[in-house]
Amino acid sequence: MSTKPLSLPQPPSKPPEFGRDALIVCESLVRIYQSGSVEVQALQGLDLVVESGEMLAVVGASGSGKSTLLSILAGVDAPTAGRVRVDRWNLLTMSRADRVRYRRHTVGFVRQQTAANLIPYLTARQMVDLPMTAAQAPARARRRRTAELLDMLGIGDLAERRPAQMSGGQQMRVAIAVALANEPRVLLADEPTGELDSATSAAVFGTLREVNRRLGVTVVVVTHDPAVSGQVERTVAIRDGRTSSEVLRRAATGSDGDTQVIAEEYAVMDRAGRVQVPRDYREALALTRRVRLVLESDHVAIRPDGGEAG
Ligand SMILES: Nc1ncnc2c1ncn2[C@@H]1O[C@H](COP(=O)(O)OP(=O)(O)OP(=O)(O)O)[C@@H](O)[C@H]1O
Repeated sequence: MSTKPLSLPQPPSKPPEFGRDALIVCESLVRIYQSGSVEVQALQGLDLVVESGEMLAVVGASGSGKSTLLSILAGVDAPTAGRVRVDRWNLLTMSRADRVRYRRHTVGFVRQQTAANLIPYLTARQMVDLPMTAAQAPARARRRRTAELLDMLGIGDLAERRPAQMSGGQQMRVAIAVALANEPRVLLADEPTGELDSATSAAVFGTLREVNRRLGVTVVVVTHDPAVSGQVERTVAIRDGRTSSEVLRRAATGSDGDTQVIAEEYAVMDRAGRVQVPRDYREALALTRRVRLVLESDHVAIRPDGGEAG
C-alpha cells in the first residue's frame, strides 16, 4: 500500500440517506423465483436511484432481470428482500389497498407485449377512459383528458377504433395514453418498441421523450435497442441482477460551433463498495483473483498482485 502522506477530503460525519431526494430508490433489491426445486435469483442486490423528471433507459442481456425490476416498480410483483421506494410509497410494506392506489395514481405501466396492454373490444377512447373511471374522475374531466392525450400522442383521429383496426405503433401509442390517463408521476415501459420496425420504433420512442419533456413524467424504459438507449441522457446496464454500468450523455459545443453528444461510461459501485472491473481491463493487466488497491488523494488505483505499489 502507498505510504505517502495524503490529505484526503474529510467524509461527512453522517452520510446522507441513500437516494433521499430521488423519486425512485432501489437498495440491495433481491427477487428470487422458486419454480419447483429450482431457485432463480432474478435480482441479486440491485441499487438504482432515479431523479424526478429523468428519462432513463435500462439495458441488459436477456434474463438479466430488467422485466423483474420493472414489474416490482409497477407494483405487480414484490421483491424478496431489499428496499424500494417510489415517491412516498415503500413497496415492500404497503398494504393491499395502498398497492391499488399506487398502481392507479403513481405509476403507469406499458407491458412488453403490445396486445397485453389493450382490450380487443374497446375503442381507443374507451380504453383511455377506463382507468379514470376506476379512479372515479368526473365525466367531463375524463373526456377532456382523453382527447388531450390522444392528440398529444398523435392518434386523435383514431379515438373510435379498436385495436385490430390499428397498426402496432398506433396500438403502442394507445397503451401509452392509457398508462398516462391518471397523471402518474412515473411511466414504466417494458420493451415498448420490441415488436415494431425501426422507423415506427423511433417514432414511438420520440413520443416517450415528448411525454417526459412536456408532461414532466419520469420515464423508465427497458430496451434491447441501442438506437433507442443512445437517445436518452442516462442508460443503466443490468448484468446478473445488478446494475453494472451507466452511460451518461450530454451535449457539448466544440470549437467549430458544432454541437455533439458526448457519452461517458461509468462503472457502478454498489452500497457495499463493490465495483465490476470490465473484462477487457482485467485481461489487459492480467488482473486475477487478488489485486492491490491504492488510495490516492483523488482516485483509487487497482494494481495486479505483485505490481509496484504507490
Ligand atoms: N415468474 C418467474 N418464475 C421463475 N423464473 C422467472 C420468472 N420471471 C422471471 N424469471 C427468471 O428470472 C430471470 C430474470 O428474468 P427477467 O424477465 O427479469 O429478465 P429480462 O432481463 O427482462 O429478460 P428479457 O430481456 O428476455 O425480457 C430469468 O432467469 C428468468 O428466467
